[in-house]
Amino acid sequence: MQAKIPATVVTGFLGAGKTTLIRHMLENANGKRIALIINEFGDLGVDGDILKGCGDETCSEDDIMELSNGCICCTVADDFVPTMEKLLARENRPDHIVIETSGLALPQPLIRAFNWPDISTKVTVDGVVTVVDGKAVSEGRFAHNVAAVDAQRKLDENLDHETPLSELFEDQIACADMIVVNKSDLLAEGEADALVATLKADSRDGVQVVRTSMGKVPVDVLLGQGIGAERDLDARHEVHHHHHDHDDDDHHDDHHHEHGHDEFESFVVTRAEITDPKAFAERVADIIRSHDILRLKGFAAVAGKPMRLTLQAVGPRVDTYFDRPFGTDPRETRLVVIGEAGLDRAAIEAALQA
Ligand SMILES: Nc1nc2c(ncn2[C@@H]2O[C@H](COP(=O)(O)OP(=O)(O)OP(=O)(O)O)[C@@H](O)[C@H]2O)c(=O)[nH]1
Repeated sequence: MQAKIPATVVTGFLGAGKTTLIRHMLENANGKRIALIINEFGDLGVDGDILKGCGDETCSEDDIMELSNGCICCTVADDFVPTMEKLLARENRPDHIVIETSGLALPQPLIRAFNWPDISTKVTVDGVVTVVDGKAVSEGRFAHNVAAVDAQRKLDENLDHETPLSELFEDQIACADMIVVNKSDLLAEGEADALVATLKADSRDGVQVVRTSMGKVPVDVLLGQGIGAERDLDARHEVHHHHHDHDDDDHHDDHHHEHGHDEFESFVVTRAEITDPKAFAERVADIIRSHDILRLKGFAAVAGKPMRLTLQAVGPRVDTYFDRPFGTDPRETRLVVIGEAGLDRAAIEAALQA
């Protein structure tokens, strides 16, 4: 059986910057074949046209499909499932599927749709990315143009027109595996920090909150979260508050970013053999938490083992497995660390090498 194709759901209100983020992703896909499904919601096909104009070979027009009806929970069988089936029947299967949806309907029904019999064996929800308009949210408006969002909502009779945007926003946050605070260029540094802290406190444990402008989140950060959200729906029903301990809070105050947090960096840390894979993975998880590392991947040499131990971490979830013998490669531990600009490289190196 072929491996399941990962699908990332991108949600967020009109104008938050979803299209900008997706376009940046397509233009920097590093050869990954990404198929797009766009839930237009009476949006006159604008997003589709913008993305089709991308012209890059990684985003050919054929890879873009549109869902014509707004409310996915009402149209799973006659719109969503056939669209997915068409995509999956292709000879040239995509490496990844990205679904852009307006933040007006609950994201949960869309994710539930991935449990549909013929879909669940072929596709899995890699993660839910919620794009927020940092400026609008920090001003309590939630969308740049509230009237436009309301007008969009009125176009779809399946949507309830009464729920305040603040509640729809809470649902988007409760469902997110990653929250992208976009338009950070319009926020003062203190405002951005405060918003990120609030969103972290309001989201589930382990949810990554990144800030950017013009959706410039690297593909390696955005895709490949490996969550399997369709099997984890119960966790997404309501907001569970959790409290950061003081160390965490101090840590946030310690951030000094010159670039308004809209840049990312990565570096490689090497070290000698490790002795205990389990203890090492736990330490890596601690380091990830205390330094807000977004991704960490690579392999380790384990004393007495001929095979390489592969490590892959998305946030504090660390996966390890032995993949292949070192062969003629040097027996060293080599880890790529990815995070927002301003990582404390020296401290991370020292901690990983300890
Ligand atoms: N200042 C600023 N403007 C941004 C940023 N990201 C996007 N924009 C602008 O915000 C507007 C909306 O961006 P889109 O990417 O179309 O937003 P969307 O969420 O896809 O909205 P719809 O596709 O219309 O639902 C566009 O004019 C973008 O150029 C940002 O980081 N900073």
